[in-house]
Amino acid sequence: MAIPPELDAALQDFAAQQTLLVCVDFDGCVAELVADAAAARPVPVNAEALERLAQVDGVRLAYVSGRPLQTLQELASPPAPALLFGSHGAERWLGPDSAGLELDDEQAAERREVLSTLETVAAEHEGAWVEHKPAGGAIHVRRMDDPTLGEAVLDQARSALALVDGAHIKEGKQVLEALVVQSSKGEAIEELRELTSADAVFFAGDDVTDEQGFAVLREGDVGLKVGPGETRADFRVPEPANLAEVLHRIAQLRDRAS
Ligand SMILES: O=P(O)(O)OC[C@H]1O[C@H](O[C@H]2O[C@H](CO)[C@@H](O)[C@H](O)[C@H]2O)[C@H](O)[C@@H](O)[C@@H]1O
Repeated sequence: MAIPPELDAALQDFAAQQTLLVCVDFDGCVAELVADAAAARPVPVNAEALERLAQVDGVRLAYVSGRPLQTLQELASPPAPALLFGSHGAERWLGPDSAGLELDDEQAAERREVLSTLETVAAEHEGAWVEHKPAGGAIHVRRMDDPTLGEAVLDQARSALALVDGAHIKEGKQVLEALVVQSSKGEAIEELRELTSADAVFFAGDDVTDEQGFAVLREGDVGLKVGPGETRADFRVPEPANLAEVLHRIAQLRDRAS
């Protein structure tokens, strides 16, 4: 894929800023979507591009993902200097002193109710399964044979979760999540922007919850939607492997400037 001229111009302006924050989503963006969620891994060209970018002066790298933090660390193998937000912003690793997520008693009870609600729905449908997360849970239907029935299962889960106090719903691709901590990728990106004193932010994502990340981008930032679907991002690439080309271009522009 040749980088379109409009995107390249935006990348040139972006790379000319002093301190850059490059944020990426994991599933469907750095990694291809797969039926077995535990088997997701970065597309090799993306892993290579992220490692390169992590070494560039003045560039801070961050994952902003819906995955639990520990799962993100295991599956994504982020470059060592990367900052990490997991669970859609509810969990963070911003250095060795980062506090882990702690639920209060009320949230812990709400999480148990979220999980039992989702398990009850999943148990009725072959192929549906529940991912347990530190801040809640997600019901997955990608392994179901009939995608239409899968969407109906997500509707059923949505209705059931509406009765659970404290459940914050996150929509996704063949998944529905409920977290008992209020958080968003937009809030995570804003926290990262401040922490890193970034002059400009790049964010790439593919999913519904990534739109909250695109929503906080400002003039001079670059938002990149990976794959099809409506988006607020100004730019798009067709598939995860194309992200590497954009990341390499940022690294190349910085190399030239130094
Ligand atoms: O914010 P992300 O890093 O993109 O995480 C969003 C959710 O991704 C995972 O589910 C999605 O990817 C799975 C593996 O490819 C796929 O099987 C599933 O259908 C997708 O919805 C993950 O399991 C969730 O926990 C994340 O919140």
